[in-house]
Parts: sequence; C-alpha cells; structure tokens
Amino acid sequence: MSTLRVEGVTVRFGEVTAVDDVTLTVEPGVTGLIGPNGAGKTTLFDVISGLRKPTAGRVVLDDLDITAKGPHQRSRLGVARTFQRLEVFGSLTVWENVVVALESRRRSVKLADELLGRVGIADFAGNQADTVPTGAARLLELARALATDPSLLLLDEPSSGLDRAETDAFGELLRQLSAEGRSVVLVEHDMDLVMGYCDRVHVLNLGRLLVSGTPDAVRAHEGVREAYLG
Ligand SMILES: Nc1ncnc2c1ncn2[C@@H]1O[C@H](COP(=O)(O)OP(=O)(O)OP(=O)(O)O)[C@@H](O)[C@H]1O
Repeated sequence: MSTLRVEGVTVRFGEVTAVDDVTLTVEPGVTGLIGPNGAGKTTLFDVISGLRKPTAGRVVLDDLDITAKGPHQRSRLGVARTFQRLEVFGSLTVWENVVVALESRRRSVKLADELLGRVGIADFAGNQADTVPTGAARLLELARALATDPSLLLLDEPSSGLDRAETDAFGELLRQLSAEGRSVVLVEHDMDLVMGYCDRVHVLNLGRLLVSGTPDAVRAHEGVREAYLG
C-alpha cells in the first residue's frame, strides 16, 4: 500500500506554467486526475514517475522524498505507469511483451498468461504487438505495468480505444486492483469511468488544482462545471 504526496509542485516550460504549485495526496484506491486539455495532467504524471524534474516542489512516497530519484529507482519502489502514446515493443508478441516485463523483475514468466487473462487480452497472446487494436495495446501496457507488481499505478487515458463493454470491464479491474491495496491514478476523459469507479477525484485547470473530493462533490462543484464539464 502506498500513499503519494505531491507538495507544491510547479513545472515551467519557458513562459508556460504547465503545473502551478499543486499539492495533493493519493491514497490506496482509485483516484481520478481530470481537467481540460492542457491542464497539466500528463506533466504531473511525468513528475510523479520521475521523467521530469519539477521546477519547484517535492514528491513523497510513503514518507520517502523521491523528487531526486529517476524513473528506474521509482519503478523499484513500486511506481508503474502507462502512456497516452503507446510504448509497447511492436515487433514482439503480446505474450513476449509481458514476459520481458516479468523478467526485468525476475518474476516467473508463468505469470504472463494470468496477466493477459486478467486484463482481458488472452486471445491476442500470440499476435505481434503492433498489429493488435489500440484498445488491446493499451491493455497490454497495463499488463506490462502489472507485471512489476506496482503499489502505485499511473494510467494515462487507459480507456481510449476501448468500447463501452470493454471500458466497464476495465472499471471492474480497477476495483480489483484497489481491493488488492494498490493506489491507482487515472488521467481520463471518460467521465462515466471516472465518476463510476474513482474513490476520489482531483481536478486540474490551467495547471492549478481546482478541487479535490469524491466524484459527487466534484461533479457538484460550480468551478468544475464551468471549467470542464460544461
Ligand atoms: N515539453 C513541453 N514543452 C513546452 N510546453 C509543454 C511541454 N509539455 C507540455 N507543455 C505545455 O504544458 C501545458 C500542460 O500540458 P499537459 O500535456 O501536461 O496537459 P494535459 O492536461 O495532459 O493535456 P491533455 O489532456 O491534452 O493531454 C500545455 O500548455 C502544454 O502545451
């Protein structure tokens, strides 16, 4: 079980302040990170996963300041991430992609079939990864992330490419991951998924944290409706 604290994090790109003094906590369970395009969600994921050093602020995982640690060190501490832009090994099969992730952690390759079944893409196991539909490739990224047995899982737009039934199945998987004590953070534009499956939601707007709360509290917040939900 991991608790993440983002403390006063700011990221500037020249004149643009992509993330502006954001402080928030992620507890075990499913947390949504939402906001309009350009709100700073992916940049904040980059800071949490160690791909980008913040201009100011700290990232603290279970009381350990990890701000200066790189992505690999964070991965060893239990942080895993999927990307908006797919990052699978296209020339390997779906099954081999998971095996590579398992081997990197010296975990049994026998777990690959179980992981593919778990995310719902067992039928694609023997297919070359760059030939499967986008939705399946996203689920493959999730299987690869789960192969590292993460305590904190960051998912960037996981439902894009999934149809409604697949999205609902994905929501149920989120519940299971949460029940296992993992902390899952979701950057997601599918509001049914966010409102239906998140325990807590943080809303970013123009780089700033607008509000944090339960899905109902966030939905009722006037600033959120104005900024985002319309
Ligand atoms: N490498 C970069 N260099 C310059 N500006 C950047 C860079 N990355 C992001 N930005 C800017 O920072 C702001 C936040 O971008 P970010 O991608 O984090 O937003 P987002 O909430 O993830 O958006 P989306 O929902 O469209 O993915 C935007 O104004 C974006 O143009």
